[in-house]
Amino acid sequence: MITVEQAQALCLDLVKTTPSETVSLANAQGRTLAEALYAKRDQPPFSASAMDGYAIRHADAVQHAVLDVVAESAAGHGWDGTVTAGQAVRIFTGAPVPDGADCVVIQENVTAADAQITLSEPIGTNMNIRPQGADFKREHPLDPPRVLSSPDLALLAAMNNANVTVRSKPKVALISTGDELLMPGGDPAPDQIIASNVFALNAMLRDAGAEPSILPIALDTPEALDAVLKQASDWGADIIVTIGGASVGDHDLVAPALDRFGVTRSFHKIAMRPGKPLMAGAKGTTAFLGLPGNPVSAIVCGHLFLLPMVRRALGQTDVLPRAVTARLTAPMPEGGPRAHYMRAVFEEGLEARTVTAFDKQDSSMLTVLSNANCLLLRPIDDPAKNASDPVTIYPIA
Ligand SMILES: Nc1nc2c(c(=O)[nH]1)N[C@H]1C(S)=C(S)[C@@H](COP(=O)(O)OP(=O)(O)OC[C@H]3O[C@@H](n4cnc5c(N)ncnc54)[C@H](O)[C@@H]3O)O[C@H]1N2
Ligand code: MOO
Repeated sequence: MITVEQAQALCLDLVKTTPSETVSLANAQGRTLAEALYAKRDQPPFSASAMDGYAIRHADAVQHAVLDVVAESAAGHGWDGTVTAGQAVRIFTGAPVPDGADCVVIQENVTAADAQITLSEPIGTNMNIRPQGADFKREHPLDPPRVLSSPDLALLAAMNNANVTVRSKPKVALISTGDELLMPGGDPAPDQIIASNVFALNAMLRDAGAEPSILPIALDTPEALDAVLKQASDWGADIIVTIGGASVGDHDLVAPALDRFGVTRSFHKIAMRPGKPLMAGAKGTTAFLGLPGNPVSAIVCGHLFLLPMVRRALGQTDVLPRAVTARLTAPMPEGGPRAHYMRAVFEEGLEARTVTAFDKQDSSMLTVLSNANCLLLRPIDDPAKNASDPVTIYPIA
């Protein structure tokens, strides 16, 4: 069986970068930049006052000096004269600092009367001026493949860009398979199971910037599987994900269905728990990922393989789950022949980040996964560990 790392590399190879599209800034949050954008002007575009007060010449900034107030500069209403010796201009935060002035005294530090001010307090060293271009200069770039954060959107707006060119959202079809399944809210027979996995995967995909679609459940017949695979393909899916039917049982029909559909298999089965029966392949530009049916297996494989595929489709470079180190709170026995991604809770302590694995690690148990905030990796044949030994964890939201 291949390793998780080998399988991740093979999965990424199956994915094509999506085309770009232009969206307005108001709709660009979390999208991945496809083309660089540049500042169309300096910010601030002029030397601006950082405070409400009086713009003066620094040479006049002497305590007890008396200066004539000759004009006013407000935000959006600058004054185009020049401040000369002995003069002051009433100025407000964000307003252009007039020529000749190189210092703003804050109004709390002056006494104003009869169009004159007296500098009543000692003059500090702060000029209270934001120089032109102090934040960014014209042509300042924002480069792809950046995932646009909310501050990025404000920055792009300040750079005077109304639209951005981003990667179109990869379309991901989610297909649950199995005669036992029905959708939540239905009226299950005693031997039925509610299809749950797609709801986690759907949410994870949306957060990652994909456009998921939950397709109808496919019954355990070749015809039903063929029909829903065709439906996914007709929808234009970039990635088709099946859930369940991946193992070796008589009703595990996904691998033959993918073969019939013309999918070239990249791998089937990996040295991992949970997730051993994972499979992947491609047909033309469409990638296929066959997830195991056990809910925890499907969701863990979603984090380790499906989300990286989505990020790759979006043109991102840093696509694998973020690994960090934590210290065990309790000893652990030696690991086994498959890499084990244990459900665990990490805490950020003052001294160190610590992690505690749950006792129950059954891949059917959603309550455990729901209480976990990370996966704790035990690599293949990992030696036994003591409390406080460092381990690799993958935070999951
Ligand atoms: N003889 C062997 N049996 C099994 C092996 C093996 O190597 N040899 N592997 C085991 C492992 S590991 C896993 S994981 C499971 C997964 O197999 P499948 O992908 O074929 O999954 P199913 O049999 O279809 O379902 C397993 C389990 O999960 C439930 N399920 C399926 N889909 C959903 C869904 N969308 N939402 C919620 N629950 C779902 C299903 O009802 C089953 O209970 O195989 C082991 N067996
Ligand atoms: O590998 Mo399976 O995913 O443990 O239950």
